[in-house]
Amino acid sequence: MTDVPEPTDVPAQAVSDDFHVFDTTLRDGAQREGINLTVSDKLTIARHLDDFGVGFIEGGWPGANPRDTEFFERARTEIGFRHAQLVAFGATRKAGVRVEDDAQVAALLDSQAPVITLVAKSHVGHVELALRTTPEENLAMVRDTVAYLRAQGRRVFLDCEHFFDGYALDPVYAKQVVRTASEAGADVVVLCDTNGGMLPAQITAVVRTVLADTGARLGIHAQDDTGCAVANTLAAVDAGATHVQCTANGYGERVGNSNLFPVVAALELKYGRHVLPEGKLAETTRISHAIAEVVNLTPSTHQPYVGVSAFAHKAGLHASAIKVDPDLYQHIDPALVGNTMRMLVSDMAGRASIELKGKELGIDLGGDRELVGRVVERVKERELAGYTYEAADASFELLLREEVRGAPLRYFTVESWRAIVEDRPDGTHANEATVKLWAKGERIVATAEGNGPVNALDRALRGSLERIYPQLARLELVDYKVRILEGAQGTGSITRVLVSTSDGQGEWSTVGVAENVIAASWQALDDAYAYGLLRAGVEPQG
Ligand SMILES: CC(=O)SCCNC(=O)CCNC(=O)[C@H](O)C(C)(C)COP(=O)(O)OP(=O)(O)OC[C@H]1O[C@@H](n2cnc3c(N)ncnc32)[C@H](O)[C@@H]1OP(=O)(O)O
Ligand SMILES: CC(=O)C(=O)O
Repeated sequence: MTDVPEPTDVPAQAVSDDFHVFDTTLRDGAQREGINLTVSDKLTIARHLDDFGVGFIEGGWPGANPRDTEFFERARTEIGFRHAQLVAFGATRKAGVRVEDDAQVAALLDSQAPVITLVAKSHVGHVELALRTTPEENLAMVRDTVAYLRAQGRRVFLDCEHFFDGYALDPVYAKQVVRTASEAGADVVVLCDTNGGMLPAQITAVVRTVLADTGARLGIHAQDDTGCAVANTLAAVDAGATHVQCTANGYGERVGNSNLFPVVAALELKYGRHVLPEGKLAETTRISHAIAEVVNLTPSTHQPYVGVSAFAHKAGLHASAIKVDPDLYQHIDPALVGNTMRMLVSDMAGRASIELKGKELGIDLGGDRELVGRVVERVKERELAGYTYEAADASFELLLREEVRGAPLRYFTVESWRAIVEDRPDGTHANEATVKLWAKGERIVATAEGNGPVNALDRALRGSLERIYPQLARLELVDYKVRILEGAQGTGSITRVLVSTSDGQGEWSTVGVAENVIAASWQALDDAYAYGLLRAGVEPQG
């Protein structure tokens, strides 16, 4: 079950009607392969989106499935919307059916959503092939349904499916659909690039012409099949669209939809158009990650504005300029969208990268060029041997602190360790490890079993140290990754192991490299424990 967020303490603010940020994560976003939302997930996401300050939240298609129907029932009573209006999605009436008799249109009204988005055909080919009706009947379906819902007191937006492809084939008919909807009372007619095949210049040209020829208020719904959904959305805004349909993190049918976060950030920061309530832009990263958590997808590290790598700098030359002024290699201040700048340490680092990383870690390098140069050299040598410090922040910090101290930073000295895997006739395995080490002047020998040799080693190491360092009881190994670095050498390859460890308050990563996977794992565990003790404020022995 997912946590339900409390609204943050920004007072409720009416969102201006001049420009609409319309979110369809709960409808089009839910059409992404791999997303399967419960009603409670949908309510949680709706609260996040409302908290963020979008103007409209399309909650789903009432009547299409019991989940969406229940969502509207519960959203009405369980969410006190502070910024957004709830929108129900559905199709125009069926061909040859009176709108009053159309069960699907009735379900839209039953949802009690104040706003309804209707999907309609605007491509003659689709009218004939998919709807199996005439262009005239399709116009009547649009007219009747919009007018009927308006007469029932609902605000109506009309999504023109396949608009741009339809316009290329028959612009007169495509525009007729726009006019019909607008004249029947649709507040916004949304031009949809349903197949996502358009490029920005095409969008700008068509939106500009349709706006001039129809005078209707236009919106844009762009799928991302050319990787241009965000650019296409902004191109439509350039041409006069005042309603953008997007989804959180770009979730959506096939490869996805226009991503809400870069669209909103661009509108606020590049266009100077205030589309969010005061103070909310700085919540962009938090909201993006919170929604990824609810849909159970790892947030994309490279997503513009909100990814953890969006302001991560690896190249030494970049770092040397950033040291003078971060704006030299960043298009915005990351804090504006709630993100942070990070320095990555790797074999592409130079002195400036190390100095900035030291600063980030709160380690005073005192402008010592020789020390910093030594760290750069050590990092480059170790990376050549297979270590990776950009993915193992804690191993790098240990290395840096050791150079600053001029001595190893250790809490125990290992005499030896061994791990045994016993293959049994019944196909099962027994894993046992023994660790012999010295800590605080005491020689300790500990043996443990585990569900694998690394687990046995981890348990033996922990077992040997916990009495002396009770702080280790809080540590938990949360991730373990192995990568073979020299594939051509088969089982003789070099192995890199990355371990992530948590103490319940934070998480850190350490690295080990060896020909033997167990030896690489041991190094990563050794660093993980040393770093855990350092974090706990324990004085090193060595
Ligand atoms: C571009 C988009 O992403 S639009 C959103 C699409 N989302 C979804 O389809 C998800 C939810 N859909 C569903 O659960 C189902 O498809 C339902 C409940 C809507 C309809 O299910 P069914 O009644 O079994 O019909 P089915 O899905 O096979 O076909 C869709 C029907 O709607 C008709 N239709 C399609 N678009 C429209 C439209 N704009 N206006 C009116 N009717 C339409 C089709 O012609 C077809 O009619 P038919 O049943 O007479 O052949
Ligand atoms: C309406 C919609 O989702 C589309 O045309 O892509």
